[in-house]
Amino acid sequence: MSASDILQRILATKRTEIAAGQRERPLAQVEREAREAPPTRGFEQAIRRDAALGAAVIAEIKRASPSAGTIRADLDVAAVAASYERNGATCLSVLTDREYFGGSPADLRAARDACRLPVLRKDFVVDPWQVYESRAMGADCILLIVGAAPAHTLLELEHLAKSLGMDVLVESHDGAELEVALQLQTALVGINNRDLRTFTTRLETTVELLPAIPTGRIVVTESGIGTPDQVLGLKAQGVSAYLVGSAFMSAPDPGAELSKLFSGVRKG
Ligand SMILES: O=P(O)(O)OC[C@@H](O)[C@@H](O)c1c[nH]c2ccccc12
Repeated sequence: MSASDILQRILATKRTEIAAGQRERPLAQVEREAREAPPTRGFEQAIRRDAALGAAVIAEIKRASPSAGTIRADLDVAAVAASYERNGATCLSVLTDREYFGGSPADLRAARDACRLPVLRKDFVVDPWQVYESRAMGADCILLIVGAAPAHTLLELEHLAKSLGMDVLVESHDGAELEVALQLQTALVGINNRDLRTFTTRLETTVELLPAIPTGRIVVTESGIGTPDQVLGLKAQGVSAYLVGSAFMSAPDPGAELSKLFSGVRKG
């Protein structure tokens, strides 16, 4: 699949999925389900705590991706979630997009049921219906991608997520997107090192944008992190929160890989 139009293709698919979802479960229904869901687990708070201790790690559960293809075919979501927790993950990120990432809401539920960690719903959230749906499936935090929706929509979705007790991770990839991201209230500011237009991954993306991020916000570096040296390098630049997927999921033992990658920047 060509990278240039991947985000637009995903968003077009999402629109169709949302329309179908709304026919199946009208807004009033997901709204009720969201309000009946078990309480949230404090995603941002957990990140804040572990970042202060050296490094907060958001460990991702992902079967496949448009850039990598199949990453792990034989995935036992519950086992990996529990193993991430035992090996010191701060939070989980679970891909729920089926078409492009092979995930599902069932994956998020299985992961969350298998541990006590707060869980990020990793998907392309562009509509209020999906925010209720996220909480209904148990999400503690949602991802909002600046490139996926206009600023006013992001602000509306953030407000709704917060009103349901969820936290928000806002994702940007360059200076212009970061400016929009900083219009949101959330402290969790993700920098995606992967350019969704070209699939090129440069860890320097995070380092270059760091000076533009005010203190008080927590920078989450996302994508392409795969070696202890890379973690040490980012840490030396002042980064204390990391979102890692492929490096864990493609390892024989994802939890053990987490320990290996982060032992140099964490106590205990
Ligand atoms: O597998 P990696 O390179 O460690 O990357 C994880 C995560 O950053 C990546 O999955 C991601 C970042 N932003 C996204 C938006 C949608 C889907 C996926 C993503």
